[in-house]
Amino acid sequence: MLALGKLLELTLAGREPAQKIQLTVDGVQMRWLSEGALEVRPAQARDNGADVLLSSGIHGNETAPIELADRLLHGIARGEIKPRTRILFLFGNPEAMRRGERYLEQDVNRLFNGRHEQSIGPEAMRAAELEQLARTFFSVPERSRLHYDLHTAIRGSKIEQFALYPFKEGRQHSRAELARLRAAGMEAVLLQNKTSITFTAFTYEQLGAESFTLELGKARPFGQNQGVDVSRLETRLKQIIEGNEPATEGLDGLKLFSVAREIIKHSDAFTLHLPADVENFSQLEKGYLLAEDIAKTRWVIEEEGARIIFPNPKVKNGLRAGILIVPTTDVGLA
Ligand SMILES: O=C(O)CCC(=O)N[C@@H](CCC(=O)O)C(=O)O
Ligand SMILES: [Zn+2]
Repeated sequence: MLALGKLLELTLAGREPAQKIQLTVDGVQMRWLSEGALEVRPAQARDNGADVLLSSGIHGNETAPIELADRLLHGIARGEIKPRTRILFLFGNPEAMRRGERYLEQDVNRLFNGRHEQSIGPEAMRAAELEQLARTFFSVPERSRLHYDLHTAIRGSKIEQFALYPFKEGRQHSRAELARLRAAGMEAVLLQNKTSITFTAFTYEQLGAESFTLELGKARPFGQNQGVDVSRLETRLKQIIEGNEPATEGLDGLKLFSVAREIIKHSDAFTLHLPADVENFSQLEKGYLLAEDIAKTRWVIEEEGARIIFPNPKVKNGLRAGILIVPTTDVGLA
């Protein structure tokens, strides 16, 4: 296998490859751009005009997505996967990956869309670099742009695999992309209704990509991801990359949710009234006191059919400590 196919090994060892560009037997160019960043470019005659950004390791302890990206890269480097798309592989937070931690000082996924400029430290610098790498990759006109940012969650979930679809004023969510996600094994999609500071929010809002955060199961250390079944996603990704994706029709039971409220932690007095092992998508009854914070702030459930995802009272003050979601319909999709 070509040495650049071992991007994960290089990244975990903190090594820079001696040779930055390599060609597979089929003339696919692999180019190392920076730590944890590698571009794959098919021979011009085979290029189908699609650009695909696959990021993982934005949170260093979410290893199933990193292993998935590693398998795809190995397949390309061995000539077993024959890409027709340009692909940018990004490992988001290499130092956190080496330490097996979500982040070092700051959550990288809260530093996009300008936030890194108001901050210092390794993660702010990395977010700026990731934005630049994505901006350059998605700068070629008249090509389709797709970004999947692959994650696993801190806790178990009543709905195992789901996607979060960013929001931009005046832009409609795409039914075709949702059908593609359904075919890739996603059971639910959360349609966001305001702008955000995540990586996919950046590529969606500023670079015109179709962008999704994909949650694939529960976060576990490297080598312990047998319980995370990414087979349908992996098959679909290979098909997207090889340009032989079967036509997808309909949403086929895909559950759609919208954001009712983001629970923001304002102070150290923030208390979340949920058991530590509560699962994502747990239902909350109307009238339930979900959280309390400084100045007698109370978060009481008012919505019919409300569910909670990503509850986390340990986030830094000012950040999202959970999302209250409600079921929605496909009305409004493009
Ligand atoms: O399990 C959790 O609480 C967090 C899992 C995770 O990392 N999710 C992403 C979602 C990003 C988005 O909102 O698009 C995150 O919190 O960064
Ligand atoms: Zn994550």
